[in-house]
Amino acid sequence: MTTQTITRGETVLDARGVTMRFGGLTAVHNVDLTVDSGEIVGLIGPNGAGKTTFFNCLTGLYVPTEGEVRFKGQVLPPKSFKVTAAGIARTFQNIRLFANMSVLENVLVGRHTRTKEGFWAAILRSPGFHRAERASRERAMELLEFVGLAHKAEHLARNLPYGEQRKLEIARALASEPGLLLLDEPTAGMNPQETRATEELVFAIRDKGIAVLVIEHDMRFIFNLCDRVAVLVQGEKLVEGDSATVQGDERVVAAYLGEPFEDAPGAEEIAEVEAAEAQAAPTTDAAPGKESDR
Ligand SMILES: Nc1ncnc2c1ncn2[C@@H]1O[C@H](COP(=O)(O)OP(=O)(O)OP(=O)(O)O)[C@@H](O)[C@H]1O
Repeated sequence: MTTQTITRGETVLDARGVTMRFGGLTAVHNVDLTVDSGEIVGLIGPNGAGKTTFFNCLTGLYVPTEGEVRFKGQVLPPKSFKVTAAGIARTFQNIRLFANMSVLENVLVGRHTRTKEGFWAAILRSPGFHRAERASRERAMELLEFVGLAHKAEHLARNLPYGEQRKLEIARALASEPGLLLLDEPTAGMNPQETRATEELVFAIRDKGIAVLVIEHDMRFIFNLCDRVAVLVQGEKLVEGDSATVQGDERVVAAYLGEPFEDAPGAEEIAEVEAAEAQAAPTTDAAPGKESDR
């Protein structure tokens, strides 16, 4: 892989006031988020907080109901393949590989936004097409080397162990030569060794000059990895800061990381539910009609 100098500070992603509504449900509400070059930013929050919906707004899968997303200063087009061509690549929470294609072919698919040879060149197998194909294969092999899968280039994707399938998804995303990589739960289902290896891989990606935005529920992974972490709760950004700031924020502890504290949002509701359950307990054991029999 070609190495690039990391220039910290240039804003690559600038999302402002992003809101996404599905009918009456506001999944994401007025979220601002920036990612600078050379940065790894984490996006965390409880299930259903709106993290994936926000990713979908960044990558053209959804057109936000309100707000604007810019990549390197340009407003992003509302089509996912155009967003990829602009320089944002992503992986998905549920692995989306071509199971019956080889590992190498999966990475080659990821290069389609970077190859100029058109339909007729492919049909006619022109010299230009062969040159482009050779260059693509070389680049795809470099990427497989980078993620540690070169030795499995000819294996079928479906035969890879789970952790390697996730690595392959990352290689495929990198094949579009992004300036920003979005990772949606990259360590889901991984054992601790695989998680550690993924951490190293993400650092290596950052060291190549690619900014990274990552959603993850594994807090050890997030707080080790990220320069900055934003916390979404019920579609809104609750807190943003470095790992220590976020870990120490009482609202984050209450809403996501740990035990609810007094006056925490939702504590009243929890108390009500617990009281209702306590009241309901004796009557569940009672036989129907028992009260009126007394
Ligand atoms: N296409 C959709 N249509 C309607 N509602 C949706 C749609 N996509 C997501 N939602 C709702 O939006 C809310 C946010 O969901 P989202 O998947 O973005 O949360 P999340 O933070 O990524 O959760 P998780 O950590 O479980 O992946 C949820 O209430 C979800 O049911």
